Amino acid sequence: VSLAQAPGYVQLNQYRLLEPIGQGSYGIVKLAYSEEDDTHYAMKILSKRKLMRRAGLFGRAPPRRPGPGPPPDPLQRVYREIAVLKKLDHPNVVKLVEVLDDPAEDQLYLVFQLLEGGPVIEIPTENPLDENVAKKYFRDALLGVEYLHYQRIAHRDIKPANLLLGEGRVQVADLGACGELAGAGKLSGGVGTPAFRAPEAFAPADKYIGEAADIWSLGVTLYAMVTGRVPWCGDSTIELQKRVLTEPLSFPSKPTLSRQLRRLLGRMLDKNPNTRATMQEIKEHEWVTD
Ligand SMILES: COc1ccc(C(=O)/C=C\Nc2cc(OC)c(C(=O)O)cc2Cl)cc1
Repeated sequence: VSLAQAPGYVQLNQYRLLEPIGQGSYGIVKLAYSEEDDTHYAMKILSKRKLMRRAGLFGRAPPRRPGPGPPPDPLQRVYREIAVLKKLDHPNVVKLVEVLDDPAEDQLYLVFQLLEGGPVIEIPTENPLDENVAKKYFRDALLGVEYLHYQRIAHRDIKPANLLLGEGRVQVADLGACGELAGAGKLSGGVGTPAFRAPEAFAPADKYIGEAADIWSLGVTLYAMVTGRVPWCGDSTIELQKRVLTEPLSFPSKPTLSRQLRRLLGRMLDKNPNTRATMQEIKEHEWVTD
């Protein structure tokens, strides 16, 4: 006798939640199938309680720092991410389809268009991307980041895991750490992933220019795509910070990178944000254009 099995899956409105496809400090992303339109989506699942806990004890937000930048409370940051995502529309930025937010529930669901190829590369890897493939993906990511900067938004967590492949093009994902560049574009707070963080963005007290920090992260991301690893690493954030701030950029003997690519990486990974390559310079660079 086969007992009538209660469905082993979760159904949320028209979405049937399937296997996890992404995981991070933010929470989890599951594949979701919508019977309504016979289409798969990427469902990002967040816990409001977990986000509030990250806001400090008893959900008390840390004292608000003067000036722009995201509200300190991660839960408010998620609602801001949603508000920002809803107004964005660019072929190289992930598309938020809808938000399922039942005030009585702890879970918050962000429904995104599924980018079936997933992250452009998983690092570390022995099989990095060929320069020409990396160039196509880099151009897409560049257009997505340029669009964000045009909208006065700094992404602040650019890394390969947040460059997703769908319909043969790359889309920039995860605006969970983004900062509004209101005013002089000064941001603060040590957000993002340390190995991809700009030297000037380590010291939480100092203000830094969001756009220049994104260019640095994009440089580390390009380096990772073509070498399979990050340029500086460390067992602790402190050790990593020391290396990022003091160790010169170096390239592995294998794979051999073209001179033009090494020059571009040298310009993007300039430790001084004031002399670092700008978006315009990168768009006109010989490696990007030819
Ligand atoms: C192997 O096939 C795969 C196909 C798709 C995926 C995937 O989508 C993973 C993460 N997705 C996302 C993450 C986000 O933040 C962290 C955001 C955001 O908040 O903007 C949006 C999306 Cl879509 C993974 C593997």
